[in-house]
Amino acid sequence: MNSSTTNHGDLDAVFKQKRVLRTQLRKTLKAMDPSLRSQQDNAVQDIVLGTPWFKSSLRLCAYISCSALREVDTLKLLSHIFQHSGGKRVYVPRVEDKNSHMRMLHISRIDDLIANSMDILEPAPVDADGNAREDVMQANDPVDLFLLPGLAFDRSGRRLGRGGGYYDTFLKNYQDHARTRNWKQPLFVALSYSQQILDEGVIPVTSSDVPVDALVSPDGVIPISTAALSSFLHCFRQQVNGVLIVLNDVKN
Ligand SMILES: Nc1nc2c(c(=O)[nH]1)N(C=O)[C@@H](CNc1ccc(C(=O)N[C@@H](CCC(=O)O)C(=O)O)cc1)CN2
Ligand SMILES: Nc1ncnc2c1ncn2[C@@H]1O[C@H](COP(=O)(O)OP(=O)(O)OP(=O)(O)O)[C@@H](O)[C@H]1O
Repeated sequence: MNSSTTNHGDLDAVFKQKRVLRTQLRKTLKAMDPSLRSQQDNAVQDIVLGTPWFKSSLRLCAYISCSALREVDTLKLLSHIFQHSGGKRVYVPRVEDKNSHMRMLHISRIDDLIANSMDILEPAPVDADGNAREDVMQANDPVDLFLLPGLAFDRSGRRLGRGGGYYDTFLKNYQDHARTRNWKQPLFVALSYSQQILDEGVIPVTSSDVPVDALVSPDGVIPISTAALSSFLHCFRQQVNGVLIVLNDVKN
């Protein structure tokens, strides 16, 4: 899916295009009407709550939305998990250093979070009792769902992040980790305002960019990979027994 960029000149050009696009998206997000934004926040989170992959997920990694960055809110989702879904384990990002190194640590309540130097809420490495929080890379069981932030996305699964490379590095490591343990690969789902879904071909990518399996916007779910579609098909099958549904344009 990613066009493979080999020489330095090409790479520099792609990073420059990404910077230009980021500036454009930041402007678009700043210009959004706050009440429309909050409607979209609620719509996206309600849709996520109803998806088969969210309902069935046992362990998930989610970002903690930052309103200054105009990210789709995740706090309603997280509160929902902590109040109603006792069974789910949640891991959230903690930036460790500037070398694109981030860990995902277990939290069990919103109060486990404190603001970092970038004003993003994140967990301290140890909990209130002084015990080290579980790092998802040390967990005995697989994460089934990642809820991802980003500045822009497209329908073929391209994702433009904030330029730190934190998520691409982490997601690639987690895929390798799951492969080594013969675990099912997790589903990568990005949360997006309508304005952040761009036409195909506009988002430049390198071979390090990890594609997403699905997008959730206020208009609904956009499944991209067969993995993202199959859980929906499973639900369909239970409802429309015997009717064959042929879906085109689904990418692996
Ligand atoms: N909520 C959230 N948490 C996250 C991320 C994220 O994108 N969102 N990250 C994902 O990597 C990591 C942190 N990386 C970050 C990278 C840049 C900025 C940031 O403030 N960017 C400013 C511009 C800074 C600049 O001048 O270059 C911006 O985008 O407006 C924040 C977090 C881990 N935690
Ligand atoms: N001109 C360049 N040449 C080589 N590497 C670069 C260049 N510009 C940025 N990088 C590196 O590429 C990485 C960022 O890549 P990318 O633009 O794909 O991040 P992103 O996908 O927006 O961020 P994230 O994955 O955290 O959401 C960073 O580690 C950065 O240091």
